[in-house]
Amino acid sequence: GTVAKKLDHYSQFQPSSLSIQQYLDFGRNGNAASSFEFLRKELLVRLANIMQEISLLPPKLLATPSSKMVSGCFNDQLQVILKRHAHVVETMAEGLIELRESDGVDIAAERGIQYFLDRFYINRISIRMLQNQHLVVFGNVLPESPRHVGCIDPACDVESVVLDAFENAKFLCDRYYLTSPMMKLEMHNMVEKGSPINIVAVPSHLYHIMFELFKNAMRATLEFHGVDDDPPDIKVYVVKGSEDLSIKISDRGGGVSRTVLERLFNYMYSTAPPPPRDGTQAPLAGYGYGLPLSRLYARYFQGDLFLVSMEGYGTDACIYMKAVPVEASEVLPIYSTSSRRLLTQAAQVADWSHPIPGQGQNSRDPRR
Ligand SMILES: N#Cc1c[nH]c2ncccc12
Repeated sequence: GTVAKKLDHYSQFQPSSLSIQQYLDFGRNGNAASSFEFLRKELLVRLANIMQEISLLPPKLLATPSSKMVSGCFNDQLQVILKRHAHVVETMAEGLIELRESDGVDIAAERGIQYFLDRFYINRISIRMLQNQHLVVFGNVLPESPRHVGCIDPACDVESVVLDAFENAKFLCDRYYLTSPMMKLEMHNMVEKGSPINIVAVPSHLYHIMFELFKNAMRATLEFHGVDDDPPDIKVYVVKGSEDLSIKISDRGGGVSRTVLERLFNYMYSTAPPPPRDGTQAPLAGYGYGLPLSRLYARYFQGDLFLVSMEGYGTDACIYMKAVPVEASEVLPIYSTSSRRLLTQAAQVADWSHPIPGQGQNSRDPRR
């Protein structure tokens, strides 16, 4: 139908990646008409690029009721461009739970789903960024502060965002555990020595990341250390370099093994049923997508998020962001032959040895 034709047409264009500096300049000097002119085409291009990939998902996932709802939403979204879909993340999570409970997925399908969802959600972050910028700069949505240009703070004070996220995570932690670890914060501005650390950033994105990491660090610390005597501090280092703004959150929460760590970022493993709203659910418990989505917020403007864990001791969570705004350009999925190939590839033949099930890692099997 017409939607299929629109999809084919708009998915032939590559999404235009804007730097945070371009968002800033346009927010200061642009006008509503040219913004909407750009928006109406770019939203369709970004939607069409990711929608084409939906059809390449494993048929079992596409057959789940929730996934049908999401692709149905997208058809509406193509026709009513600025219509919001506030529940796409949860609805997609439902689809994965339905799939996991129905037939389960093989490794190739799971890799394809992980690849697709990282692209799907960063695409959604970018569409909401475009929509919010237009609505705040040219519409009637108020900015968080008079200094902000849309949802961008040209001089985001990193320490205040870190403190804000810590205080809110501490509030939840105190309410559930009746105690919480202290934070030891060090700020190192290696570019403007001795000055506060400011960068051009979207404060709500940085806050989302820090809040998630603090909740996990506090929960690990109290679950491992107990709540009776003082829990070990959470140490936070913020360093502004000439290229990167780096933040490290170090806890003594007992850490996790590499296999567990990998699952924390896996949508299939980390999709938990929505928590009961009866207050019994530990408020710090990850509701599933906290870490994978936080990593996408970090990656969206060319940053990243890593967890380095030492099982039995503790975990370092490291966030990197671009300190130079012209280098902080959007990372956007492009529908292409390579994305199609990766989504449709069958299980690969092993090109590395793997342990024989039920055998010790080092025992040599005489039959081989
Ligand atoms: N994010 C995060 C974490 C920060 N500390 C952690 N300890 C165990 C598992 C996850 C984490």
